[in-house]
Amino acid sequence: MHSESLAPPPAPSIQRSPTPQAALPTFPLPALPNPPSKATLALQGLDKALVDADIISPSKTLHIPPDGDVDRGTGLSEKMRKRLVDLGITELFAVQTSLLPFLLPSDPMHRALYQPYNPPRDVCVSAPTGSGKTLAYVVPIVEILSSRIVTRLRALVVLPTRDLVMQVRETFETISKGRGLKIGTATGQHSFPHEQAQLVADHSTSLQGGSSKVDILICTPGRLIDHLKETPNFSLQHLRFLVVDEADRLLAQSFQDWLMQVLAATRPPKNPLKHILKDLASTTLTPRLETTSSPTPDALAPAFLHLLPYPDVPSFITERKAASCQKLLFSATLTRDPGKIAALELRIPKYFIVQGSNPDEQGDAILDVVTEKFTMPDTLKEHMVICSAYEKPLIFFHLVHAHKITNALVFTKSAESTNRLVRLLDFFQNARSTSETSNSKNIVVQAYSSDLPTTERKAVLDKFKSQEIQILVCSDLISRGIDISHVSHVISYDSPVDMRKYVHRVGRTARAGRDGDAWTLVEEQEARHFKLMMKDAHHLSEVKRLRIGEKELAPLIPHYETALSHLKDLYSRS
Ligand SMILES: Nc1ncnc2c1ncn2[C@@H]1O[C@H](COP(=O)(O)OP(=O)(O)OP(=O)(O)O)[C@@H](O)[C@H]1O
Repeated sequence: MHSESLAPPPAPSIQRSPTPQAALPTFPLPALPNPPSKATLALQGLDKALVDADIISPSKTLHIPPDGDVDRGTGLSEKMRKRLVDLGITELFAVQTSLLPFLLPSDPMHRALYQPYNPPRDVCVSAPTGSGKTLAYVVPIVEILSSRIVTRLRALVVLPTRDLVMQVRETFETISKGRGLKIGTATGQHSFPHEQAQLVADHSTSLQGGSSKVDILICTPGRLIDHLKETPNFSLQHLRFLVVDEADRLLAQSFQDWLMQVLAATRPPKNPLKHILKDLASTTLTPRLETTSSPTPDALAPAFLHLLPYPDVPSFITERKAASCQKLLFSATLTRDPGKIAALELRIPKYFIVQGSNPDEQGDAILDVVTEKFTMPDTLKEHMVICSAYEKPLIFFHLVHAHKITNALVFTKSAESTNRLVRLLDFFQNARSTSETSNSKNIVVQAYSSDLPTTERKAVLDKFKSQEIQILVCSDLISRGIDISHVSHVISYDSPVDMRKYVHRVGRTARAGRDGDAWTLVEEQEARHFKLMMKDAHHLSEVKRLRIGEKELAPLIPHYETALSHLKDLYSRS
């Protein structure tokens, strides 16, 4: 045997790596990072004032201890507590529980009329309709101003309409009874000289500190500016409070200009010499330096003292003095966009927001704040009825009669639409009552529109308040602020064009904890817009759809057809 053949076969050559094989290190699988919480996202880039907002649960209340009992945090004087209890107000509503202690701190220094070295913080309040925002400013103003010795214009309340001015005046008069405060209004309802005589005591002498017959002035912006420009000695330098109620309405573009002028009048002028020379040159006023050799010592507000024609008196206090005016903004739909209220030049603003979210979920609450999710009264029930344009009046008559509605506000899109609906309802009721089969009573319906003269408008509103008129049909003229406690239903005959209008309209019912129903009639072609508007406001699920069958409407059709033909005749004649 060949020796070579006995040799073992060569081992197959194995390609070995130079180093022994080691286990590969394992890395964690890629994973998405945890998303930031809703709260963290909501807080990003948010204005600090909103982050620090006081979010108040709508159900929070605080008992007002009667006269003689220990006060547990309302900050109210015994006199005020007695007055409120006499008026049947025994507990503070949510917005009042937070705002009153803030505006009425126990430290008397912070209640002072003038705080030139440490002026008070400004305040923005957003709370649902009918939640008691008016008393939340009326009560502290009355409390603080009651300490005054001389009458000066110390509180200015600006509102968008005359009707609201009258309403707020009544509230001030009721609350301040017996406290010696003088209250005035300026709305243009009376002649300008008459108003001037009501507001300013001394017209002939030029007074640097102004002269006022009132402590509190409630007004509309237009007339306020007229007085600022043309009423001698009308001064805002002593203002302790500037209230802008329905603030988002008053900050709308068309109103902006009034604000600049009012703010300028509350601030001391930067260049006193220019100011004095301007006054001396003024032809409307007698030059003050000739007639008053030295102004009355308390005539000027502390922040304006540098206007005195005295040489600088050396003083240890070199700190700058500021006006003591505290701005208070209120609305059920207050904008949460600080850019929009920047024009007000707020001083370290404090926000108070009455918000319906779960108080444990702070993130959600802040989100609701940022996304302007407005809170509705708990006691409000909301419905929409989607219908054709032909059916709309018919459905309206059905709702009114089937539900025997006797205290309703009905909103239309214009004065013209208001008048037409009232006529049609009148014709419909006449047609129905002349028919032998019907025995239901007619309802008293009245139009309330800008076409009516002011005195007549007031009379109509008074009759509605006393329930002589049962259904008041109006445009958005009275959709804001008006407080009529017995309104059980709000019907939007023409659906509102934006969410803010919707909130204010439906808020005329379900006020101060009472029940209320809101029905919105939506024409088929508007349904998409209306639903989208509700969805964007996270409110669609709250507005239930109400369906009314043909069977229910059928008996009304003959009277409706008669009413339509009468209306056609009327319009063709005119
Ligand atoms: N603490 C209270 N106790 C009982 N009633 C109150 C209290 N506070 C306010 N009210 C009443 O509640 C009603 C609604 O108040 P108010 O008109 O101030 O609402 P609002 O918040 O200003 O609403 P809107 O945003 O519609 O103007 C008023 O009739 C008022 O007298």
